[in-house]
Amino acid sequence: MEQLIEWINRQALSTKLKWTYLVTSGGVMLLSTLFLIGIQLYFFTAALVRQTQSQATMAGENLTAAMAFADAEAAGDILSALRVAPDVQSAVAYDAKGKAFVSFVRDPQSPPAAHDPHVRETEVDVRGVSVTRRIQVGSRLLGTVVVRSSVTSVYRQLALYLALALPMTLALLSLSYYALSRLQRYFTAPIRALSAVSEQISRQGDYSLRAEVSQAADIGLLARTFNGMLDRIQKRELELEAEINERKRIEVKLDRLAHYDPVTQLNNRHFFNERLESVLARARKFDERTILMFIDLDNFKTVNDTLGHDIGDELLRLVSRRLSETLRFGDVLSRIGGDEFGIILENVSQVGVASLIAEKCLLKLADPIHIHGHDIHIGASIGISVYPDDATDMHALLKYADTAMYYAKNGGKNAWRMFTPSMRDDAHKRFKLDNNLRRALERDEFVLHYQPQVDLKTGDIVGVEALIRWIHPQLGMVSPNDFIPVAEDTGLIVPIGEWVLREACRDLKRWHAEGHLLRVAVNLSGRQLKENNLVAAVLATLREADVDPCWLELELTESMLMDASTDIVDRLHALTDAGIQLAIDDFGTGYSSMSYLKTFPVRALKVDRSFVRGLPQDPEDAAITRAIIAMARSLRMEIVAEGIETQEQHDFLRAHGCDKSQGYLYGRPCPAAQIGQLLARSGAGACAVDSVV
Ligand SMILES: Nc1nc2c(ncn2[C@@H]2O[C@H](COP(=O)(O)O[C@H]3[C@@H](O)[C@H](n4cnc5c(=O)[nH]c(N)nc54)O[C@@H]3COP(=O)(O)O)[C@@H](O)[C@H]2O)c(=O)[nH]1
Repeated sequence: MEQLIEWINRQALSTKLKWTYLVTSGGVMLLSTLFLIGIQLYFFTAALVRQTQSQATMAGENLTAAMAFADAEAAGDILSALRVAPDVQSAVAYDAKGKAFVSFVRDPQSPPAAHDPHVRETEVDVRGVSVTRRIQVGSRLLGTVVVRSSVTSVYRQLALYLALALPMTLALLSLSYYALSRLQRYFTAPIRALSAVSEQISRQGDYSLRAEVSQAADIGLLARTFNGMLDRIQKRELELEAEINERKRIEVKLDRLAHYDPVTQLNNRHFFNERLESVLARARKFDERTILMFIDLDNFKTVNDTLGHDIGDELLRLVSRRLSETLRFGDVLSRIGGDEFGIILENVSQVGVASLIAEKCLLKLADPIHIHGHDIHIGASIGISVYPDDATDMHALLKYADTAMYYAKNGGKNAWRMFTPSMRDDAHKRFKLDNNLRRALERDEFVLHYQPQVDLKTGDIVGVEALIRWIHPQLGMVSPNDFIPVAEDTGLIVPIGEWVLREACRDLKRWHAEGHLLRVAVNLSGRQLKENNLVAAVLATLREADVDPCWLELELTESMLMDASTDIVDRLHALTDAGIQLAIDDFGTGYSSMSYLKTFPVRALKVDRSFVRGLPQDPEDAAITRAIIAMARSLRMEIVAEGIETQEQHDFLRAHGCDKSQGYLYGRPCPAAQIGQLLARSGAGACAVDSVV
């Protein structure tokens, strides 16, 4: 049953309708046929009963005489006359005692049933009709006659009727089925058209299609509603499409913003890192070598500060163009920071390729870049790390390339460096130092040493250079060469520098108070020079210590001046205007161009000890030293020589007109107390060289 219901549910509506019609009309026809058969059966049987009754009545009346005279022959003839009635099967005459007197039997094979005096006069069963009649004269009963007719003729007539009615019914059913199919196809055509449109829409996704609106009220309404629904879907579809397009446009824009640098049109750091990750995954799979390069432009900030951001941006664009010209198709170049670029060289056979590309990049950037009438010289510091030689982890490779770049920059800029494990150790050391440095100031671990500066004409100590020392509780004395660069990188040099100046001014004040009028030289770092409040802070410290600015000399390096912005130039002028002297430290090691000497209010040059070391024998050192002294003279600058360790060096410098000297020959850097003793021994404002050495 369930299967039947399932099968019905699966059928199309038209099939269901057809079957419903067939079953109902077939059922109705069957019922009406059965009804008619029933009626026929009733009437035929009634006719048979009436006929048998009249035959029995007639036989009973005719038998009266024969029975009265017990004439069996005459009685037999009377009953045999019933043979002409085809339905009569048998007729039996019984005497008054119920004993068969005579009988007529059409078929000897089926004899009549025994006489039952209790049966009713007329008895009907499925096989026939039995009618019993009394034979009497007056009130005297002579016997009974029982006539039995067969219903076969009734059945035959019914069969004939059925034989005619059934084919007729089937023919009618088939005809109506055919007509119904045609009509149903005609009636359901709009529904089929509707479903064809919806099928086409679902197949093609074309919501502009519409169903034809039929004249029929119900189907027409359905088609109109369907079309109305399509109107709304199409409208929504168009809105959705517009929405999706807008979203896609925004996504593309966001993706561009997330992966591209708008200034140079190169990929940005985000893209670079993603790309590096996939390149390294490939390199790992195919056992390939990958080279990672970090490029940091030298002096870009100066260009940006002095010439403006528009020129800075244009410079970045031209630099990126030059860098991409050095690369092959497939190499990755990205701008990963303000003035930082990253390069990924994939599937490199030899590490040597890295240096080759680095050289090419430096060479490309060596030519000045012309922007709006300016010739800009921009160099770069390049750090290189190699997968898998240096590291297999992406973050380590990035860090190592950065470390190598830092070494290239610190090593004098415009250079490339490959990462080496010692750099990692250094970096680790720097990290440790950085952590400890932060606490060193609070824990009072710094001390200030002073190195005497001697007047070469008189031999008197006329000044001291303040040199910081860090007494680390575990590491002992840490050289400023180790911690000053870390302090500069982290910015800690600013509070450390303020501490140095405060200490130096305090000691100077004491020496002055003791009658030793000397000048103190304090080293200034590049980071301090960039501080906006540098001038105010220095003057405040001098005021607090009650020291006249003319007793303070601030030592700067050439590189600091080369990078100087107009703000820095103004700051330096403000310092000298206040009376402070400026000296160029390590003079001669930095830059070939001396033009900056005209721009800055510098009063003294300190000849670097690398030139002093070879004096007086080395002719080149001697020539350079003489040239520096001569130049300083002509510029009316004071000249101080550093690193004097021998009497010969002292004599050479004195003979060639150097003003002041500083070096181990006169004294190593020592605590303020020892300088105090040294000054006290001299007895006056200065002490003679002889007493120092
Ligand atoms: N910004 C700051 N920099 C500072 C400060 N204190 C020191 N420094 C800088 O650290 C560098 C190393 O200094 P240091 O180890 O103190 O070395 C100084 C002298 O000891 C050394 N010197 C002096 N005479 C000689 C000599 O005859 N031979 C020789 N081999 N070395 C000698 O030179 C260093 C002083 O150099 P300079 O400053 O260039 O005059 C050094 O660069 C310091 O500048 C600070 O407080 N702030």
